[in-house]
Amino acid sequence: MWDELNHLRDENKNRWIMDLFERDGARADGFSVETGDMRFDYSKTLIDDAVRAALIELCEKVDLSRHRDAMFTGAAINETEGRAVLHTALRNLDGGSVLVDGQDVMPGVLDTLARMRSFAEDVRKGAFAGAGGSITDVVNIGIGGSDLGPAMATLALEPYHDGPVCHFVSNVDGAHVSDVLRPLDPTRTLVIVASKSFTTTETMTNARTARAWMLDGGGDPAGQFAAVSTALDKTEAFGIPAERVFGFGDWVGGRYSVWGPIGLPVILAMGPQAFDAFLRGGQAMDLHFRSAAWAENMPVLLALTGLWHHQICGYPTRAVLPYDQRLSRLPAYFQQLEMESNGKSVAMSGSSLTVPSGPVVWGEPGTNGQHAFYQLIHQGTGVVPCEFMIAAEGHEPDLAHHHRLLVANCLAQSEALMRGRSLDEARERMAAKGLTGDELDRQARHRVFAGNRPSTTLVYPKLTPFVLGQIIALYEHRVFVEGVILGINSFDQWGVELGKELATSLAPIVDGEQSAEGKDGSTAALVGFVLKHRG
Ligand SMILES: O=P(O)(O)OC[C@H]1O[C@H](O)[C@H](O)[C@@H](O)[C@@H]1O
Repeated sequence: MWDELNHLRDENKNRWIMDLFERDGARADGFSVETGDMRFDYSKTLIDDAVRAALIELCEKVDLSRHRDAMFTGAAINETEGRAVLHTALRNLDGGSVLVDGQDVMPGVLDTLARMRSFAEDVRKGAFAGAGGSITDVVNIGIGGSDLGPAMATLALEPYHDGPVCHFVSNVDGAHVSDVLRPLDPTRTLVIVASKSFTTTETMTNARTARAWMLDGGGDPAGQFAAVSTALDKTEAFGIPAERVFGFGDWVGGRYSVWGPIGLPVILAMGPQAFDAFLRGGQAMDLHFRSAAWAENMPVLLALTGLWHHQICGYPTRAVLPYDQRLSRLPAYFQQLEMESNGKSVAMSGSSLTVPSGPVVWGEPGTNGQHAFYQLIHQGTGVVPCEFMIAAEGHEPDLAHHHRLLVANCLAQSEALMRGRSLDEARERMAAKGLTGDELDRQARHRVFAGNRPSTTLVYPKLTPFVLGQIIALYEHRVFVEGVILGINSFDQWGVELGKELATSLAPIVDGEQSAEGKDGSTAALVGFVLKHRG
């Protein structure tokens, strides 16, 4: 299946991206795609017509449309857990019924959304209050998919906040819960315990700590706690009244769950209207993904570009570089989305993968990264495909000059990566500074940029709730397409289990209640050091 692409890679080994632009004056448009109000440009890569055709052929070979339709229509495509994958139903605001095992899930989805809206309105206008008055702060306690989505989205949409301030506690490190709770008023804080399973150790430990804090401080945990979970028996056992429990189906994966009640902090912070716009952005991307031909399909082209760079060209990582300070948690969100979904060695069939699994995803917002790790991106020996993102305008009209600089920097980086600087150009510069002979040569060599380094750019008008919805759904579908082509189940996460089990068995040893006998020498010695040195 990969032979043709490997052949094209080898054949084009000495090609220059810049030459592709010289040969084809329409390349920028020919290798960009627009949907709604976003443009995805993948022209600054070595993908040409032949490579694109071979990549699209992959979609046909794996029968991508059948897989896509199976997901949207509620088939149990998460085969290792025997579940449907229907986060898209959470944003299916006017798309009709969606059946799981013959049952339409949409009435339940819309009912929960209506309850979220009305709870959010009550909190926002003070009709729902704590022991000491209206709610000023919300603390979301959750981890992984029950944290990253709402934490990323509330930060991203800060200009739309007109509700209580949202805080996030995820780490079991007591420093986290302690630092977040300390400045808050326990009588005017709403705590959301967000856990799909309602068994996650970190979340339950933090939830109990927050409950004790609230009780100590004169708050009312029975009245000021809400829960988001699929395990309604467990939320009840924790003492959270049913009217403040927001459930969702097991057909929503944790890392795909921000669209439903896990998004409660988002709707509390910015209100139902803005949250609706976020959902509609996701839905717009769904419609595009379901209807556009592969060659014009944004998630598909993003996925194929990723496969080309990682599985074919062998670049081990992928940098996500939003030139948008409010998207500073987006790389972390994409790390879970992509690495937990496609970081697998075994195909759905149980056989070993014959190509690499998904890449390492990492990143930071620009321009900050430029002053830190871009050195390696430009001059390191390895190639890091970069995914730039930038808005046409910011949210600060009186600081428009900042935004113009931001745009210039973003575009400059992708241009620099592609263009590079030759030894001759570097030598000219050094000669202009008066250097000669060996010293000119030596100094020039340090100033060479290899160039021909690939990047893509996603550009959107402004980071609105609708646009954020589009971006998140774009990446979700990209991960899905990559997973289908790799033959992976993108919706399970067995790789997190072993560590959890061992942590459970180590807890009594670290408590000093059990001996470390039977543990390997390193682990036993590390426990010994901890026991000896703690107060
Ligand atoms: O929402 P929860 O059930 O508490 O799970 C929280 C997280 O922990 C798990 O270990 C998984 O790796 C994540 O996919 C999940 O989002």
